Amino acid sequence: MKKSPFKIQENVQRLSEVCLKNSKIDNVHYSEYDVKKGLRDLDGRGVLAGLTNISMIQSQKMIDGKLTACEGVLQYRGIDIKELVAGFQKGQYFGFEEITYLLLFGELPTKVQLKEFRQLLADKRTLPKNYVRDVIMKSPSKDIMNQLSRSVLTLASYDPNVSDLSIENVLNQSLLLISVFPLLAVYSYQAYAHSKLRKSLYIHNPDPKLSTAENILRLLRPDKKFTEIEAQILDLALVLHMEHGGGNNSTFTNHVVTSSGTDTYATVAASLSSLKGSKHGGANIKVTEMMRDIKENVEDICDEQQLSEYLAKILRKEAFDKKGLIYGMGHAVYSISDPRADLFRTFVGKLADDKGLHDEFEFYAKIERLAPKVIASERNIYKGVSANVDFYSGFVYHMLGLPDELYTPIFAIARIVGWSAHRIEELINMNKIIRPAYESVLGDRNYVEIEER
Ligand SMILES: CC(=O)SCCNC(=O)CCNC(=O)[C@H](O)C(C)(C)COP(=O)(O)OP(=O)(O)OC[C@H]1O[C@@H](n2cnc3c(N)ncnc32)[C@H](O)[C@@H]1OP(=O)(O)O
Ligand SMILES: O=C([O-])CC(=O)C(=O)O
Repeated sequence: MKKSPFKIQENVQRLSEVCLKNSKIDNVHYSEYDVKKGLRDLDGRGVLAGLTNISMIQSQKMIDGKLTACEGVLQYRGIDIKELVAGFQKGQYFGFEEITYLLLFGELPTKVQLKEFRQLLADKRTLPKNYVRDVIMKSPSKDIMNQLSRSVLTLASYDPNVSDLSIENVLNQSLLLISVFPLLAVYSYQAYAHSKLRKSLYIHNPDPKLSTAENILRLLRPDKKFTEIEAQILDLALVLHMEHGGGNNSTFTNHVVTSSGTDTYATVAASLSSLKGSKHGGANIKVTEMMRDIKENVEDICDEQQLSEYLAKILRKEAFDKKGLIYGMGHAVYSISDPRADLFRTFVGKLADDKGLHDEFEFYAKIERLAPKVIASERNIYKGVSANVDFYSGFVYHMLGLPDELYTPIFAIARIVGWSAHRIEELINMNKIIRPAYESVLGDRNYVEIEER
């Protein structure tokens, strides 16, 4: 029988030990050369790598001449995210399209501009002929993030201007990708559910009159039906995930890759690959899995002592995925609070009550309260830990009946807007390849001829 190339052979196992031995760098060198691990200062602040007009994240304030931790603030194009959300909720319309306009063009649209822009996105929400049959239906997989990358890279081969880096062309490509991401993600899920879960296959067309959030639900549901409140909550989730500065891992990837002069499709595929990581956008599905695991393994989930002990086991790599992380907790910038988690929490509570899932909400709230204390007792925390945007997002998607496989792709459907705005900002302003330094700490070695090794 033919051997699977994915099986780890014994010699690969042995060679991996050689990798481990020869690739290890003594920790002392990092302080000796003042290397900013993770491009972070010793106090955890990111190394300044660029300037942006797109968003602002604040987690510290100057009080009496001293930088002091404060409640997290997030502004899109200078406007507080809380005000933006209150604005479209008061106006009773969907926010994703309006905020896409704001993030890409730097100003809020008038009613006429918004109407035209919605139409532009609807016109672009279409895939090349036979694309679903020839690309999406081929080798379906549970990993919809990889399927998204593949679909984006294949779209490049249909674009006659793939490598044109003019702002007009890059904007056009970005708008196309923003429009079709819901189709690529949901159709990829449908293909997977049909071929691997033996479900019926539904490939509904989007409705040009509907918003992005409404279309996602329409494409997903066999009967294309959804309620107003379901679409509003999904829309809010999209808005909260759209943008988070130039330094988050997937957007920084976007800057790095853009700076090499590559095309929009390759850049977006790179950002998708970053986002799926479980310390970044992939955390939302990990939170759901972790919560299930806690319920299965803690005898009495109302007992806070038992919960804290289990959380400590997770941190000690003795439980759950043995990675030592409590997902949905902590952030590279925020300390006291992530404003997106705060916004989410208020709506999640109401939705949970409506869906009869109040106990589940209480369970989340309890973990949210206990985890920071357990993390602080097991790790060196200098700036505080709180729930991040992804702590509640999986629970929300679960209440909306979205399949687990689409949790991180929903993040991508939103974040492609931020990536696009940053790619355009990089192209307009930088024109310099990103190329930091790595100091070699090995020293010289003599070449030894093969007979003498
Ligand atoms: C959309 C987003 O990307 S939001 C983030 C989503 N990711 C998660 O929810 C995964 C869980 N959280 C984490 O892994 C981290 O909090 C990160 C990756 C988000 C940020 O990590 P850092 O920037 O290193 O955070 P910070 O500097 O505050 O961490 C201090 C220490 O606490 C640890 N820590 C922070 N959060 C957690 C956590 N949730 N679980 C376990 N340990 C944690 C860090 O690993 C670090 O330990 P070390 O000193 O041994 O290196
Ligand atoms: O800013 C970060 O490092 C991660 C984050 O919250 C995001 O990308 O939304």
